[in-house]
Amino acid sequence: MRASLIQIAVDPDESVKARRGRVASLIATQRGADLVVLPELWPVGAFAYEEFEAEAEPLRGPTHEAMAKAAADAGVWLYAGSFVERADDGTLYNTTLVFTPEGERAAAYRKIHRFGFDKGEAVMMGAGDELVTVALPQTTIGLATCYDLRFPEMFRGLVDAGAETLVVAAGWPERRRAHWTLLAQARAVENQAYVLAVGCAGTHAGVPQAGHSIVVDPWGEVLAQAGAGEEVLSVEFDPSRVAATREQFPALKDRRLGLAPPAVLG
Ligand SMILES: NC(=O)CCC(=O)C(=O)O
Repeated sequence: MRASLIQIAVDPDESVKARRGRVASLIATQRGADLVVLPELWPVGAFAYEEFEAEAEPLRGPTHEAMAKAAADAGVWLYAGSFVERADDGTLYNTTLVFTPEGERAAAYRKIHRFGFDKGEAVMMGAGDELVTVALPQTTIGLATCYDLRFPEMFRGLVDAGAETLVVAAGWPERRRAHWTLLAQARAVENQAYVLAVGCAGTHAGVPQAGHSIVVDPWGEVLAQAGAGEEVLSVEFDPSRVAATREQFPALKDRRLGLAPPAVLG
C-alpha cells in the first residue's frame, strides 16, 4: 500500500482560496497512491484563531467540494485533513473529512480533544465525542487530530474498534517537535499499529510549524520522516504486518481491564 502525506505550508501570505487550489493540484500529482493524507486546519491554520469565525464553512462547503473533486480526479482515498466547520446550530468544530476514490464522503470526524486550555480552539470550538474508523480495501484507519495524539486511551479505543492504521492530521508547533516524534512512536508501539502523522510547514499566527511528518510501523520503527518545509512524504507499507506483529508479540492480549481502584488508607 502506498500513502502520500502532504505536509502543506500554511502561511498568512496565501489566501484560503488560493491554498485550496494549490492543494488540489498537489493531490493530482499523487495519482497512483492508495491514500493521500492532509494535515489539520490547512485552509486557515491551526493557530489562526482570529480567522476561525470568518473562514468557517458548513460541512458541505467549499473545502468539502474541492476535496471531493480532488479525490475523484486523482482516483485516491483522500484523508482531507480538517477545516473549521460551522454546524447548523452555529457551533464551530475542527472537522476532518475522508473521501473515497469516487469522491464520496466516507467519514467526518470532529476533533475530540480541543487544544488551548482556556483560550483558542478550546473555547471557540465544540468537542466531538465519537470515535471514527474507515475500512479501506487494504486496512482500517482510525482518525485523530493533533492534540488527540497525547491521549492514549482514545487510540486504544480506535484499536478496539478495529483500526490497524492510525492517521493523525496535525498543525503541531516546532516548539514541541520532540513530543511529536516520541508520541507517534509510542502510539504505534503500544497499539502495534501503523501511525501516519502529517503536520504543516510554514508559520501562521506567529507559530512556526514543526513539519517532520512521520510514518511509524507496528514495531515502532520510523519508516519515513519529512523535513521542515513543504513536502510530499510518500511511503510503501504492508498492512498485513499489523496482524503478524500482534500474533508474534501478543501484548494486546495481556491487557487487564476492570482493575480494582487503589485502597484508600487511613
Ligand atoms: N492544534 C493542536 O492540537 C496543537 C497541539 C499541540 O500543540 C500540542 O499538543 O503540543
